[in-house]
Amino acid sequence: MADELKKFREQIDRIDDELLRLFNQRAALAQQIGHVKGNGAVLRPEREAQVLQRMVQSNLGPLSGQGVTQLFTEVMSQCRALEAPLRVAYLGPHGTFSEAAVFQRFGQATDGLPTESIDAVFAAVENGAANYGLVPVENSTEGAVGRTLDLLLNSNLMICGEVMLQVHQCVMSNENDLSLIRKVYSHPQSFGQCQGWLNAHLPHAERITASSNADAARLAAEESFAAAVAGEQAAEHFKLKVLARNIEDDARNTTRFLVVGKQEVAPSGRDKTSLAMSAVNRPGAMHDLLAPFANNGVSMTKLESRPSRTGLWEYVFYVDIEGHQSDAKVATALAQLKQIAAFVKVLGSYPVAV
Ligand SMILES: O=C(O)C(=O)C[C@]1(C(=O)O)C=C[C@@H](O)C=C1
Repeated sequence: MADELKKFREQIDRIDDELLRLFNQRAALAQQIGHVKGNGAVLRPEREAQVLQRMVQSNLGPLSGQGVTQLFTEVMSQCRALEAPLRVAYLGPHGTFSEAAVFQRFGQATDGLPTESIDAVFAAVENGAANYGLVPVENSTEGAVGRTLDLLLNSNLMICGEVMLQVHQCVMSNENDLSLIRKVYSHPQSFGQCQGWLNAHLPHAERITASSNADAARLAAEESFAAAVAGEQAAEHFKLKVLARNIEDDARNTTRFLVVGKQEVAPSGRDKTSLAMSAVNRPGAMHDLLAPFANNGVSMTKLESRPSRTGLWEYVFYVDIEGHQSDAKVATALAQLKQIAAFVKVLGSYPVAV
C-alpha cells in the first residue's frame, strides 16, 4: 500500500514538473502577446471564450467540464496579469455574490474594486478607476435588476460579457447550533430564495433585512444568538461558522451578471447581442419590432420591458438575440429594425457564458 502510494506520487511529481514548465512557457507567450498589443486592450473576451470552449470540448475526463473551465480560467488569469493588471469594479462590500462572480469570470489574479451601488460600478469604469465593471442583471427566482437596465440605456459603456453564477445560500453564525438562533439577517432577495427552508428549520427566529448579504454576515458576526443567510464567501470573510449549506428552495437558483467596459468585443463564434428598443405608439407596433428577427432567422433569447421614464405608459424593450452584430443575419435584422423602431440602441455583442 505505502509502496503503491509512493509510486503514484512520484508519477504526479513528474507530471507537475512538466505542467510547471508548460505553464511558464504559456505565460512567456502571453507576455510576448502583451508587447504585440502595445496600448490595445489586454482582455480579449472572445479569445478567452474560445480557449475555454475548445478545452471543454476536447476534455476526455475524468475532470468535469466545470473543473476544466475553472482550471483554464485561472491559467489565463495568471497569464493575463503578466500582460497588465486587471481591475474590475463590482457591487460590494467584500463577501457578496457579485464579488464571487468577478473571480469566477476573471480568476484570482484580478484586482476587485468593491463599490457602494450599481451606479458606482458604471461610474468607476467611465472615469477610468476600473478597466471593467460587473453588475447583476437578472436572477432566476427574483427576475430583472431594473437599475442595471436603466443604466445600460443611458451609459456609453458596452456589454463585454456575461457571467452565470449558481447562487448557493448558507446559514452562518458565531454559534455552533441552529437551535440557539433567535435572529436571522439577510437581503430580502435571499430571504425570498430560502423561505421554505427557513420556515422548516428556523420558524421562530426573527427575520431582519440587511442592505446586502455581506452586510447581513457582518451584523451576525457582531452578535450572539444571531445568524445570516449569505454566500459561503461571506462566512469566510467574517469568520462565521456555516451551520447549513444549499438552503435555497430552488437548487438551480442562478444570477446572471454582465461585464461592462469601453471595448467592442470581436466575434467568438458563439455570441449574443443585447439591445434596447422602443416602438412608435400605434397598434401592432410591438409585433412589427420583432418581425426583423423572425424574418432573418435570428433567435431571441430574452425579452424584458421597462417603463421608459420619458412619458407615461411608454416602454423600452430589452432584447437578447443569438449571434454577433457583425454576423450577416444579425446585421440585416438590425438594419431593418432601425427603419421601423422609434429608438434602437445596441448595448453590445459578447461571448455566451462558458
Ligand atoms: O490571446 C491573447 O490575446 C492573450 O493575451 C492570451 C490570453 C491567454 O492567456 O490565453 C490572455 C488574455 C486575453 O484575454 C486572452 C488570452
